[in-house]
Amino acid sequence: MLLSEVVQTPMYTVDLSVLQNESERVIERMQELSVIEIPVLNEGYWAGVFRMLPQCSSSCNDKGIWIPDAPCLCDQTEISDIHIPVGYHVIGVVNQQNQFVGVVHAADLQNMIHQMYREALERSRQLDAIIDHAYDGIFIADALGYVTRVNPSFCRLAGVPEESFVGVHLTELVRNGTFKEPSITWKALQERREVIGVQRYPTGQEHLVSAVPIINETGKVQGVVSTIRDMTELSKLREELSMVQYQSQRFQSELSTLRKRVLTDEIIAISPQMRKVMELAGRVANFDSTVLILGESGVGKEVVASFIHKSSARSEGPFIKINCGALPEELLESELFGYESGAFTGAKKTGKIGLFEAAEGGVIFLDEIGEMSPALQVKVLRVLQEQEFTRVGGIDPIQVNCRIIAATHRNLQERIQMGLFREDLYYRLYVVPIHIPPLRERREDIPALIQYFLNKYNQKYGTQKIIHPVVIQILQNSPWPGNVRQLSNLIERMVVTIPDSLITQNHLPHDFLDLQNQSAIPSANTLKQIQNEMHKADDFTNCANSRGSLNAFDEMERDLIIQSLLRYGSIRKVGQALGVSHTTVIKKMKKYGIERIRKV
Ligand SMILES: Nc1ncnc2c1ncn2[C@@H]1O[C@H](COP(=O)(O)OP(=O)(O)OP(=O)(O)O)[C@@H](O)[C@H]1O
Repeated sequence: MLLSEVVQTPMYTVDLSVLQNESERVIERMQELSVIEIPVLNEGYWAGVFRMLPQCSSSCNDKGIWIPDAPCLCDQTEISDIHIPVGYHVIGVVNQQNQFVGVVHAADLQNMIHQMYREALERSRQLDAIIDHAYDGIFIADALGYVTRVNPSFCRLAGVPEESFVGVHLTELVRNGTFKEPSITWKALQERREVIGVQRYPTGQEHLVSAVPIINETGKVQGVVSTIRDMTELSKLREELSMVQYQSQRFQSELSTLRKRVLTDEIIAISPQMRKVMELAGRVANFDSTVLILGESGVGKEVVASFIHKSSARSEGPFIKINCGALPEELLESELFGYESGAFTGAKKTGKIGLFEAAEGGVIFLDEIGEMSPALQVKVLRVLQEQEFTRVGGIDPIQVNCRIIAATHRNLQERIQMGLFREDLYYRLYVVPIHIPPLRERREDIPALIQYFLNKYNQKYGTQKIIHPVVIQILQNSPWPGNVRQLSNLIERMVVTIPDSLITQNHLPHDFLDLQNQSAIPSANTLKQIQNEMHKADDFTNCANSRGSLNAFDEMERDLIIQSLLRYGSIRKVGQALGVSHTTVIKKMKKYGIERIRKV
């Protein structure tokens, strides 16, 4: 604070000539005002102080003393810089042109300085507390480059005690090896500007330093205050942040993939069980691990396998599906691994690449792996372990980069017990198992599946069928041994066979209702047998790439032939029962691949 801010107009001033000629009158006036010192001016300039003597009385002749060299201060003086002159009550104040502007009383000045001192002390205590408790390191150097203060955080970060810094010159800290060059604080001092940089230590530690020079109002650098933060912690935080960002991006993309798939109605997953399956499938999609999908026939194993492929980094690569249970061993081997020219009679001259090679960069889906022969299992195991195989009739190993997803409706552990499945292959496949529960255990999915298939087949056949809620209720309570595939087939069949727009309870096919009541089926074993046969037929036709052309009528016809064959045992009897010639039965069996099944 400047003196000009506290200067007062005196109650009384006297001109030097008046004092010299009329001192009696001056004394009287001073007595009236009860002041013992007054400023004496000479034509407006400070001339000194006239002081009334203590023993002064009306009888006394020598009543006062003029002190020409009494103290006088410039009004631009900082109050905190003033040394109060002893023995004076009144101190004159002049401006920079030396003209008198007023007075300050010594006692007021003293109080003011005390007050300022107390405030400064309090501020200094607060500042000490801030500096000492700051999380960041603080390092202060004076204008000459000597360290004046460091806080405990700085000593902790540097691993060096306070004594090693305070009083030491910044250049010395570099010379004695405490800092590695350059000293950021020294740079800020020399360049008179804020410098942010990394201060390195011989220990390998690195601190991020922000050094700010303190420049006063006259433009003079008074020192440098540097704040220090440990880079190792920063790097850790940065790593954590990028990890969190990465995870959040991954979750976002997983979520959007899942949403896309589920919301585009390609996969219905309403039940908690099916949602769990899809979540797991989405998660494993990002890793190249082997996946084994387990579940009854028709639950959606292929759907999930294809979802994993589409959601993975291999989505641009091929998705090759092969049903291992639908082909005889030799055929399956040459399909999977390919063959060299002349490998066997009937082989192409040029040889043929196998599905493993065709799946390069993508995914191979080995459906019904439980049906694969032990000899082929060895070859698949080699692919899993060494990512290589040899073609049939070949000797050179071929490297392959494809992800394997396998599926089965079998209990593989039981098959291991029976000696039909290799335990080592089982454990190689069982890296990430995904169990898809049968439809009867996740009935919440049924209404949505019905709607999905209804839309799908309405679109396919250009119809606008709707289903009565009672039918939905009946279907929701059905056992669905054939799972989602059976439901899909039933909806397709009803869409194409029922002439009315509204599908009611009365439209439900008899065989479906029979299956419901289990009355049409002589025993549970026979039912299973029929289903197995139907399933095999599916596999065969699928393999022969004809499944796509099967419509609901075809399915019905095929089922009828299979059931009749099981019931009557011979083609002739089937022909008689169905009222067609036995050659028609043979033709139909050929069409649906039933002939092959009987041979298997
Ligand atoms: N959650 C689902 N949402 C929509 N359609 C589904 C769903 N699950 C299965 N499907 C449909 O049901 C049919 C059978 O599914 P999929 O072929 O994937 O079963 P699977 O378990 O692989 O059968 P299999 O063991 O006989 O090979 C397919 O038409 C498929 O599109």
